[in-house]
Amino acid sequence: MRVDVVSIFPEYLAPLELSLIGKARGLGILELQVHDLRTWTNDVHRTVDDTPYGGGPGMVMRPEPWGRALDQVATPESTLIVPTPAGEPFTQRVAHELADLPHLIFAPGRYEGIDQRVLDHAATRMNVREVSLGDYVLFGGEVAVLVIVEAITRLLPGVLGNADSLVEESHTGGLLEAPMYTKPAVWREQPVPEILRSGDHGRIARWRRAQAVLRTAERRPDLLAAADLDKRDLDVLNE
Ligand SMILES: N#Cc1c(-c2ccc3ccn(Cc4cccnc4)c3c2)n[nH]c1N
Repeated sequence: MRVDVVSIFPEYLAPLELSLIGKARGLGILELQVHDLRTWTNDVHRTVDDTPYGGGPGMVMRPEPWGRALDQVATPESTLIVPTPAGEPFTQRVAHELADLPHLIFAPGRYEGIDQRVLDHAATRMNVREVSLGDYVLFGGEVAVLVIVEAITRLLPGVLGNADSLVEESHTGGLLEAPMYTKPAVWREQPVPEILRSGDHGRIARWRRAQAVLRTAERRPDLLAAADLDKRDLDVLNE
């Protein structure tokens, strides 16, 4: 997978060099390049924003630099990802969809956002997806790019040493993950649930599933409707 990020704060994306994302890049699983939007300005002040038509507070990002940037970076197999408070919710399902694509271009805006014509023109030549991290407002889209790139990179084959990690984690199969424990067996007079030390893998799997169902029902009942619950799960909920 190739990822290009165009931002007026390229240094904000430095964490993408670290840890597993850095490993994925080192293994050639992920190609990533960050670009400074001001590269595509053509005035002495390297202007990227202007006042909004129709009035209102703040500034809007001008279309010309973005248009020139996308002219250079985009290919016929690109998908443009635009973080915005007005976007579709970014979920694990969306992460899986994006992880299957060959080339993502991220356009994290600042100010009050990017001139809509940039997205509309891009949509004439590539897929465009406007996504939101959640129902709160950030200063700009760079934080969202960090989150989205990490969520996608974890899903790329070869990045997580143990692919089983993806099977049991939260939001896989639509449920939150069960509580996790490690040594010591007792910590501050709190024991690890006995079943997890029983060695009975079938009972352990059933206990974890039950915990996941109960935790999801308690914290995220909205997820239950879409979860693939079986009769045992329903019995757990009705206990
Ligand atoms: N993804 C995502 C987001 C953003 C977000 C993403 C990009 C930009 C570009 C500018 N702003 C500030 C801004 C302020 C007010 C109105 N519109 C935009 C952004 C906020 N906020 N919250 C999310 N979940």
